[in-house]
Amino acid sequence: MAGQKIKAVVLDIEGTVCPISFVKDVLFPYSLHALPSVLSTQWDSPSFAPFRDAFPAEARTSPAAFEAHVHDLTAKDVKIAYLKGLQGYLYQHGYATGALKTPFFRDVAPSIKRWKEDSRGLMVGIYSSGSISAQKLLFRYAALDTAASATTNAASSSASKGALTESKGAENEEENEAEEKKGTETEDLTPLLSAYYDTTTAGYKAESSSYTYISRDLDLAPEEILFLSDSVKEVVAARAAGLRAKVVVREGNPVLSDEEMEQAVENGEEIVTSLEDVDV
Ligand SMILES: CSCCC(=O)C(=O)COP(=O)(O)O
Repeated sequence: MAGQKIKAVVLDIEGTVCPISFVKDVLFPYSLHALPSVLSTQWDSPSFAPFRDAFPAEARTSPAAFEAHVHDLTAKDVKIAYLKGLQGYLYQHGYATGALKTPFFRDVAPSIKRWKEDSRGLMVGIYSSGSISAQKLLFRYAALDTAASATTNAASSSASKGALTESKGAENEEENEAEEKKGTETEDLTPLLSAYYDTTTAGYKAESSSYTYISRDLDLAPEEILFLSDSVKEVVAARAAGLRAKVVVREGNPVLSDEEMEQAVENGEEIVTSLEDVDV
């Protein structure tokens, strides 16, 4: 795609930048686990009220009815704005306490950095069904690549051992502590991102009008935007609005049907398995 004047890359989240299993098996269960205590302590609090009041009246008759409705929507993976808003509210505590960290695919942070460092200074944005506040948390608390950290630590550790004639026990202890800390640290990727869209701002992801909205909001022509998603429906909708769009295939994603495969490669757009292979 080199020389095709891409000025912004817009990324989907689930199954594109992080595994579907992180969303379904970690984030969603976390929200359900956190909910009862929030309902019993914050049902009438001003901070929780906007999230509660966004739910339909019949789900707000009692905390128990509310909880049952949230369980039902979550089990069905309904991507409705009021559930997504609530989830974002519930995730805050999990990320702040270190219970949640986002396991981005290894190519994600280096690719976003490469696009940003490009001489054109590409804009990078997010478009997800998850609420904008949940998107910001997800990118604010990126799990550091522990394997890469371990390699770096091992290399610097053996280099320093070679330079020193004797290694002291206290120094080794410090090194071990630093190594352990690395495993729990997070990296804030939000400074790399300049736009966030969810269904409350752009609309539903399978509708082409949502991508027209994004292109107008970014003040770019549709063909100057590259959208990357694991969802063929979303890619088809983005292309219908005139955006460039590619299907991302990741380990753990459902296998594409023959029909989806055909739609995915329409107009010669290839399927990508790593953002590092995306030529802008
Ligand atoms: C940003 S929070 C986790 C993602 C989420 O809740 C979701 O529904 C994922 O939707 P996407 O459109 O990114 O596939």
